[in-house]
Amino acid sequence: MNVAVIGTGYVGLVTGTVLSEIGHTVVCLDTDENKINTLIAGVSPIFEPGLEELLQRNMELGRLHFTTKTEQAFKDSKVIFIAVGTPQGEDGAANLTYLKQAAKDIAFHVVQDVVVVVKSTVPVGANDMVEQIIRQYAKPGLDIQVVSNPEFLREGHAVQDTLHGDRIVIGADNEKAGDLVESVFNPIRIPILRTDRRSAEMIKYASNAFLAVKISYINQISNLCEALGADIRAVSDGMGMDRRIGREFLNAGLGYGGSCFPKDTEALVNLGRKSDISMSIVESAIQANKEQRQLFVDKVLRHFEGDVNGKKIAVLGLAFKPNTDDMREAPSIDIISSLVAKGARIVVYDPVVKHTPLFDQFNLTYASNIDECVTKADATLLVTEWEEFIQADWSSLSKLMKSEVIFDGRNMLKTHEVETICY
Ligand SMILES: NC(=O)c1ccc[n+]([C@@H]2O[C@H](COP(=O)([O-])OP(=O)(O)OC[C@H]3O[C@@H](n4cnc5c(N)ncnc54)[C@H](O)[C@@H]3O)[C@@H](O)[C@H]2O)c1
Ligand SMILES: O=c1ccn([C@@H]2O[C@H](COP(=O)(O)OP(=O)(O)O[C@H]3O[C@H](CO)[C@@H](O)[C@H](O)[C@H]3O)[C@@H](O)[C@H]2O)c(=O)[nH]1
Repeated sequence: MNVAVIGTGYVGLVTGTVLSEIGHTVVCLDTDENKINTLIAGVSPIFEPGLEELLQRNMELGRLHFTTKTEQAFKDSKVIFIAVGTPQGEDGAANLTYLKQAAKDIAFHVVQDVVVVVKSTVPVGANDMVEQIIRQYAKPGLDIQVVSNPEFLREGHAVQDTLHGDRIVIGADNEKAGDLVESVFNPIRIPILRTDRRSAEMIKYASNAFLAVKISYINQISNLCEALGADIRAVSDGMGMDRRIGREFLNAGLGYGGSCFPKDTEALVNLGRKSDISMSIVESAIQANKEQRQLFVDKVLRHFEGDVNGKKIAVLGLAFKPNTDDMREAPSIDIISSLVAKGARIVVYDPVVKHTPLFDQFNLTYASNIDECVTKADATLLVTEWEEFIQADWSSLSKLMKSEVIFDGRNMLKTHEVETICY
């Protein structure tokens, strides 16, 4: 089937590439010329394991195309996916500027019947809005249906999740349109839930907020464990053995970051506020998540009796989680900015993030490997749990440090193997 995808970010690019892999002819559209030129050269603008190989293969097979030209993207398409950003806006509500523009682009340029699939994470009722915009501006007589198909992929596992995720949710108020979208995913063997549009939109926010609550809950339990001398890893394992709870998302640490949980929890709270429905559990999770980063900084400051001025602090990991280059809402940003404000000298190493405006903003020194980063450090902070850090030989590394002091922000190091002060 001929498919178009609007937006070549983490979601649009992975969706378009995987749809071409399962046999569809896909045109991906983006307004960002640099991104499109990079893609036309067969290079993925994002770090996502397995993506570039699939991209190049399907481009060579002539099934995957990239363009900035709207007419070209929509020509002959039977289905158009919208995967533009919905960043946090005022009062925490999702900013729908890009979504509205995508709806107008479709309305102004489509000349055939088409099903529009909203993959972006949007508040309940946004699919109705997309439909209204399209009805208002599209050529009369065209049959254009709008279907909600929220995305559940995780960065760093995006290709795997798209091919082997837990569920595909198709929210359609028009059955035929829902059937067509279901047929697009046909070769992928993932359970499909068919529902109405508003429920599909809510499933996405409710899922992300639930996971965020789970993380904040285990982080508060972790703080209590630390105060009372219990081991959070054993506690998470013990809780996780109960199948009703499950072990996933019980890793205590610096809390959640990234392009989704922070903004989606805020958007859900905003929806509650507008509907006069209390979302106090999610609000508490947001608050606890903010506090978690500060508690970590406080711990570092306490160690130095409040004075980090001139101290060399080695920061291992910048990305908000391993296997991604995404810096959006990364805990590293808050931690670094708090310590720099107190006069600390920060040296950072991340296996993938090599350029970020943070370097200039905070005058950071970038080390090219772990050894260089921790050498002569007054303290070392593990901020992102890259495998490279977990597998490192910490007893050798600690010999390079000025002070053998490690703050394990992810509870990932085997403390008994590290003969240092390990917080
Ligand atoms: N990143 C994730 O892991 C993830 C997972 C599930 C859902 N989501 C949701 O999917 C949506 C997209 O997220 P993302 O991380 O891929 O965003 P992103 O910011 O990485 O990419 C969005 C892309 O859309 C392009 N764009 C914006 N308006 C356009 C237009 N009118 N025409 C063509 N291109 C346009 C931008 O240039 C950009 O390249 C968001 O709603 C997000 O909440 C993201
Ligand atoms: O036990 C855990 C698990 C995760 N995290 C943190 O939670 C955040 C989110 O992690 P993860 O869910 O793996 O990454 P994302 O790529 O942000 O994916 C989430 O957000 C996406 C965007 O909506 C959804 O599609 C996914 O289903 C959802 O998992 C990261 O900062 C992690 O460090 C923890 O602190 N402890």
